[in-house]
Amino acid sequence: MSELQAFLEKLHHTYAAMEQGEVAAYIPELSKANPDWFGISVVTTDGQAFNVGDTEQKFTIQSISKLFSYGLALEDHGREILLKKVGVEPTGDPFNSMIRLDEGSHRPYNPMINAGAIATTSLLKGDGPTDKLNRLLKMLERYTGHDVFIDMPTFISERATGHRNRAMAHLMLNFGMIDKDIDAALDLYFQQCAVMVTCQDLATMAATLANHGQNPITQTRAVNEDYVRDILSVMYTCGMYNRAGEWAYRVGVPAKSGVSGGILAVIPGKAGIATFSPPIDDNGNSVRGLRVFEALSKKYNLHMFDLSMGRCIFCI
Ligand SMILES: NC(=O)CC[C@H](N)C(=O)O
Repeated sequence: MSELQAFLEKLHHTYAAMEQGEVAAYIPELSKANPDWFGISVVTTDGQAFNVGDTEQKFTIQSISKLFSYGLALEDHGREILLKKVGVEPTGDPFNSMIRLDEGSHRPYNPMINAGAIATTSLLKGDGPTDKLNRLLKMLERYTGHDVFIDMPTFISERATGHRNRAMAHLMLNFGMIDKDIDAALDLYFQQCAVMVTCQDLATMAATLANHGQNPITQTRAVNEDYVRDILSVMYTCGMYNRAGEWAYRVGVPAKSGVSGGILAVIPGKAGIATFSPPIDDNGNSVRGLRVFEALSKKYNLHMFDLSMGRCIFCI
């Protein structure tokens, strides 16, 4: 067994016993998740895969979808035009915060908070709602390397109860920050959040970004290479919401979390890493996931500003 596989198994064994955190319940369908589900996956840019635990369990991608739709919006509009519509400033606020929308600014702060993600999704090109959804799904399939599907119960559950997101869309419409067809934008946003993935998929998707936008297993290009650094920059500063600063300090790699319990991180040029465990903390980040990433970063010197690369298993 490789040293990495053995270390992943040790981490899995250690943190499986943790009992902190709660499974998200504000989207009713998410509350059905088993709090014991726990997986860790690593995919390297040369196509090796390491898995331990529930890495084939399907779950809805939720907020992790935001970074991929941001990539598609960059391809659709280019960096400078998109920047005029959605900023890249971290807020330090919760993912579902409305506070800064009420300042009457002309764009949401960043594409990783819900407001910015809804605005980003509303900008995706396509000939009507079906074409937009198909473009979004095809884009995600280039990252996963296989067909992806929407979990209808989760989509319907969030569409029926997502009043806060709906309120945000109305507030943004009021300030002229998004176009008037907000129901279509919200539907597409709820659909992208309800796409089913596994922990292995998330690691492959992260490895695709680590590999300059090309899937290291299928060799398919998922996103224009020019935009990978934009995606990674906003992940680094905004991907973990009001934990983004502490994450950058302790773990030191671009990452994104979702309320269903997934976290993915990109080690540029080297690997994608993902964890899946549904209990989350008050910031909406998976409790076991945070611990696993801290331990991995420490053991393999993954922090971007750690110059003592000696022990890094991903550095040949
Ligand atoms: N942080 C998340 O994963 C939130 C996504 C969820 N669909 C929402 O909009 O509330």
